[in-house]
Amino acid sequence: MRASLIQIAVDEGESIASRRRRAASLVREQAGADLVVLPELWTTGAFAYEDFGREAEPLQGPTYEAMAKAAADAGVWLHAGSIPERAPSGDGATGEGTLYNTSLVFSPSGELAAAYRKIHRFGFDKGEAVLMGAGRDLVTVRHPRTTLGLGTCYDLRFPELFRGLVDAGAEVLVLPAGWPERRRAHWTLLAQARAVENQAFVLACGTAGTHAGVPQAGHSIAVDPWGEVLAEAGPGEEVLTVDFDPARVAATREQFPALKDRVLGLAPPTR
Ligand SMILES: NC(=O)CCC(=O)C(=O)O
Repeated sequence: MRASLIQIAVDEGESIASRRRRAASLVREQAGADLVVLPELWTTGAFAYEDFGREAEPLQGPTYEAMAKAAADAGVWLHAGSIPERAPSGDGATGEGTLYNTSLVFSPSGELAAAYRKIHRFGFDKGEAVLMGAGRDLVTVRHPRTTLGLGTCYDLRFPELFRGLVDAGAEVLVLPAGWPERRRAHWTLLAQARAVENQAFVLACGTAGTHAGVPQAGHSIAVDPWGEVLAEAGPGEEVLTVDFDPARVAATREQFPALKDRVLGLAPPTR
């Protein structure tokens, strides 16, 4: 299985329309890949909080349209990263105009295969954490070669989410991100940890460039179920291509069956 991680640069000097055209063109260049992945919030930038409201799109907005067409043109499964989604009222959102950080996955015919609303919002008491609503649902995607489990950026710090995805059958954990350079060491460490503890592949696609004054880490990474780094990008814009065999997940879990030794429902300490 071949995956292409498009580590696009998100810089303030480029308009969203231009970046959307470039992203579509980069997706088209990946014809032949089994899976193409874009990063988190690559239209606005994950830290451009003041742009979220202005640039938010309905689910089937301009980014959806451009990515559905690019997936169909290239004939690839496309994880199109995430968009700032403006949710319609009455769909479970807390109020009119609630935003979500929503990932979109398209099949090679350009149909929407899955949408995932980021569960853990970043920023503590500001930024995404106050501007966007929290997703509630774990999402897996049945790909012809494997099962994908979806997370987004800050989700990487919450192992229980990925364990839930593994329990639902995920073998390849796909994580678009807008991770900052300042915490790059955490990015690499956590990507490897999620792979080792879940005996799963991790494909983590970040952004390059600088937006809202936050230099991005780049260094998109593909990790195998043993925790070995299969491929890692540099800091700038690049397409990271990696070949791997999803059957290694079952083989690793059989040869070193640690997941079978889980003990659930532990009693809390009594004092
Ligand atoms: N966009 C994000 O979720 C940023 C996460 C981050 O910077 C961190 O976890 O550190």
